[in-house]
Amino acid sequence: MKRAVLLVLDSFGVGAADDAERFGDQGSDTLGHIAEQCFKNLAEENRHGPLEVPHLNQLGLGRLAQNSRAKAVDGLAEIAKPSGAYGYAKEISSGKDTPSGHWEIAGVPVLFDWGYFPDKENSFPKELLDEIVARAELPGFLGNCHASGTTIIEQLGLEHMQTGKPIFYTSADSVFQIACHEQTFGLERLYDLCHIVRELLDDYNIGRVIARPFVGDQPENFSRTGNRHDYSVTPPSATVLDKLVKAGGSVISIGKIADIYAHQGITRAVKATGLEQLFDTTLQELAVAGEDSLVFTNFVDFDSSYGHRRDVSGYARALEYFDRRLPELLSALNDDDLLIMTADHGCDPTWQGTEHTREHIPVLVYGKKIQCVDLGKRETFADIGQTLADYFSLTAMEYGSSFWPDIKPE
Ligand SMILES: O=P(O)(O)O[C@H]1O[C@H](CO)[C@@H](O)[C@H]1O
Ligand SMILES: [Mn+2]
Ligand SMILES: [Mn+2]
Repeated sequence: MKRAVLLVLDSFGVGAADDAERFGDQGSDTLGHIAEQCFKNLAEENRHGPLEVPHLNQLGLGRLAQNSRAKAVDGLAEIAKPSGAYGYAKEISSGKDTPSGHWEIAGVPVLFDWGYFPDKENSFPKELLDEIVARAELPGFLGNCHASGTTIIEQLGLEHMQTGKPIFYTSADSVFQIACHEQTFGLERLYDLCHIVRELLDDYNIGRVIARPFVGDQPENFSRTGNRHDYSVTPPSATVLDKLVKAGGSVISIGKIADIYAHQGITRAVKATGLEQLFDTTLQELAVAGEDSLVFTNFVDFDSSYGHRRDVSGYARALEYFDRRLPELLSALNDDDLLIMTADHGCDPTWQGTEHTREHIPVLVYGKKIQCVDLGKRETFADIGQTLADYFSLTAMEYGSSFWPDIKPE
């Protein structure tokens, strides 16, 4: 029986990519810088000392990161014989955003340029805003700028509650984000508004509209909820998910995955919020997953709660939590199951600004019978999709080269 588990630790980069300079990200290194801060006792909020990720390290995390960044990672013990196959991959998609990263992982890189709203202030075109206000019958809007999502609700949340005007903001990504209060504005109304904006944005080639609901009654206690929703355009061609489903297999999405692929190639979408629930749900779904199924989870918190928030201790705690739970997953795998852990881009919490960073991603593979080889540098994230296509005996993807021949049991 063939089953695979694909876990995306959202934003868990392992060192600047060759083309990082194009993004202003030369020298960025999500894992490396977190480990460095921990090692220097500079990431001490609710945790202490060197980064503790022994299980990931045993599979080959330290090895692959050392290969990616040409330097050992502080505090990670040297492992003579890793228990997994390990490599790192570079991105060929034009952007460093979540859909590009995920689609490329699934074999479909984004080789065209997304539309963006580059202006930091007055970011959205007036005709677009007028159309949204008219179509959604709004009293107006707030924001209309580049912003960090937590900062902007602190600044404009009260005014939003008083006036009923939604908060519109964007970032260096191809996104139109809408923050509204779950009670005073209403969650369903926010989703309806996002649908309207999604339709209007297709002409602008914008990747995602994102609903950012929040709760609380004053800036000090405003907090975003798990009811976030991403409205993505569909991938430009069939991903390995589509192929697997078409061939009679199943793809079980956990967390944000279904939204990221615009619900294409998904058999069932299971909602889960927070690292603990995402992990629990992954285990539950694995326990009942049948033949030819892919259990596919996105752990968004690394990115949204810690990377973008530039919270090094928080990111380290999240990695340590994930690592503590990893043995449960390893022991839940059947003899022939394949586990792949990876990321979709970087988001170095020590980096300037609040945006993603152009980095290599880890490719960490485990299976009870696989060969624990060094997979080296992979020329595209699509090697993962191609490997899954190969593993499930699907027709080959257009991009990527399969590493299944290198790791398959002898
Ligand atoms: O600051 P927040 O709202 O978390 O926004 C971040 O989340 C968006 C989607 O991943 C990114 O474009 C980035 O701007
Ligand atoms: Mn992401
Ligand atoms: Mn992000």
